[in-house]
Amino acid sequence: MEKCTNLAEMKEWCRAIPKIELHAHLNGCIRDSTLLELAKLLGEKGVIIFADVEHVIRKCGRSLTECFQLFDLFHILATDHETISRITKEVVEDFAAEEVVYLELRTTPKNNEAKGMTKRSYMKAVINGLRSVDTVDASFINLNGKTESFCEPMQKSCTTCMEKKKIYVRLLLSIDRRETTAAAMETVCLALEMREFGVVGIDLSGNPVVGEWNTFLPALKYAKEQGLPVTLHCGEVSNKMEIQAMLNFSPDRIGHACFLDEDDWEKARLSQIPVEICLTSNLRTQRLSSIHVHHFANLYNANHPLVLCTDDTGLFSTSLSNEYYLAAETFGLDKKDMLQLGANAIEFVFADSEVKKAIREIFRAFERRLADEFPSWKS
Ligand SMILES: CNc1ncnc2c1ncn2[C@@H]1O[C@H](COP(=O)(O)O)[C@@H](O)[C@H]1O
Ligand SMILES: [Zn+2]
Repeated sequence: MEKCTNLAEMKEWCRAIPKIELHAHLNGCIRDSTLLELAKLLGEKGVIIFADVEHVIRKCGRSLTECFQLFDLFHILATDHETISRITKEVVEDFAAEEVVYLELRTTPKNNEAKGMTKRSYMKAVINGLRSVDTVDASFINLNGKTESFCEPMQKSCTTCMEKKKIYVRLLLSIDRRETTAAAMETVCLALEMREFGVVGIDLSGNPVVGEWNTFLPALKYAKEQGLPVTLHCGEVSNKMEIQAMLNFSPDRIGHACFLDEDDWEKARLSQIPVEICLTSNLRTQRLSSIHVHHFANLYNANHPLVLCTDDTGLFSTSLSNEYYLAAETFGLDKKDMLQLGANAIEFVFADSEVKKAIREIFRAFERRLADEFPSWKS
């Protein structure tokens, strides 16, 4: 692979090309400024001590354990429905701002009696957040197999809409590894019920050293039986038995896959299971000796299906453009490679074929523009 000589140009390229985000956790993507504002408010109410929290939010380079401590704090800061709607809106707008044209946003529906919150009302707040997006044109509802947006792209007559960035948003409901079998089943049933609101799949996430695979298996099997795609955080830590059980389950995608042995990779290769790669997240939490030893290179060279993702833009102070740039710079990929890498991900999205077709067209239109402006691009 040839190294790109002009890094600044590559950085700009990674920002400008259309991108697909398939692994982003809502509460991990909250803006720091929003977290600090929420913390200040709770500090004034005496619920938390702001100075302590400020230090935690501003800290860089966290271990995996510290990340999960921080998630507990995020969940204290973002507990009411209004805040959930607000952060959903902001996260969608942030992704759209950096040319993400399709976002599969995942979140864990939560019960919180004190706030009068149920998993269903939590998800309603997320949907309200999507509805309130106004600085970009977000298309998220899936009605009778047809994609609807509030300002359909999409509509050539609407000039305001034509000027706004377009982003397709679909949702994955996450099962937290701390949950019981019944709670996991409740999430799957809710996901099935909410398919018409753009819920397209199930994710298993949470602290990888907590919980047992067998606890979640009944709910995950049920999702599969009902035709709801499943992605699993797999091998984020070393756990041979669980990794094998997860691969035997044949999920539709896996996230991270940092601790797979050769025989596990053989299985993943045979089933061509797409891998969601989160470089910065792995670098920060796995204490890799260097990014150069990341399994991205082996997978990429073997042509294994993969997609670059952020995991938690807020927690890790990253963006999808940044992840693309990191991959390009570290592994010596060129502009065409990066555009192709992004376009490959269309095949791994959980949305229906209509949406895939629309995203394919966005990539084609981008390439057409390039070919017009730079005739040498095609060669
Ligand atoms: C760092 N790597 C990771 N590994 C595993 N799970 C992770 C994660 N990053 C995030 N989450 C999961 O996503 C939740 C936050 O978003 P939501 O409240 O669902 O929107 C975390 O509590 C955790 O369960
Ligand atoms: Zn994750």
